[in-house]
Amino acid sequence: MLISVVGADGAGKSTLTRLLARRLTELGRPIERIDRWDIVDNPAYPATRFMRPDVPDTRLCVAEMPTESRFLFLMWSISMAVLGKRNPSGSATLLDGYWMKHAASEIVYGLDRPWVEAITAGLPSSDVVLYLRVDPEAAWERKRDGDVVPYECGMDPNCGEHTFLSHQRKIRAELDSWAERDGWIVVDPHRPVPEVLDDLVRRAESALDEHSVSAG
Ligand SMILES: Cc1cn([C@H]2C[C@H](O)[C@@H](COP(=O)(O)OP(=O)(O)O)O2)c(=O)[nH]c1=O
Repeated sequence: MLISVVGADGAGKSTLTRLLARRLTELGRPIERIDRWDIVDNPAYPATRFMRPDVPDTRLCVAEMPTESRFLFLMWSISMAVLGKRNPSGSATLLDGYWMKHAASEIVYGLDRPWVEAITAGLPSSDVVLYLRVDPEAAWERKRDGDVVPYECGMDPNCGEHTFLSHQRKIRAELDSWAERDGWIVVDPHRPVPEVLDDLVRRAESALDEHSVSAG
């Protein structure tokens, strides 16, 4: 059972998936949160033992890759995090950073949409996708004090507001079209964190219930 959380940069994916995994576990519904960097220096992923810290530098290297290679690396690393774990716990998986955000980014960076969509279509399907549909302006306010990187701003080395907003608007338009096509659950992330969290918990619990009914 795979629950994926998606949203443009600054939507709150990392913050909220951490809180959501903790809350679901407290409610007796253990779920394993995964993000793509879990594959680094982690014995649970023997096939990625060639990857070494440091992760921040790896992120910079990834941003420098040619677009096609970067896209493939991101699809590989995220799918590896989901699929490649030795002795998986058997509990549901909560994916922080569904690959479709990167698919959207790389289309904005110029990749051919049918090629991108063909590759993502071959990755595991999510049972439910929770889409934190953030306004670019709100994301900028959250991130402006030092949390913005050129990759999020159309590669503007100065990480300016204008380039962030225009790049993020394009990413959101891509995500919106997939949300509509694939029935993602749209969650408003502009509310106070406890309120957004309650909403996510409710959505995740009902997905878990539905899954256990259909599996049982
Ligand atoms: C969830 C949330 C995060 N933040 C902050 C925490 C981080 O500094 C920043 C981005 O959050 P983060 O969870 O890292 O977002 P994502 O993983 O989607 O890129 O925003 C808020 O200011 N308000 C919020 O409601």
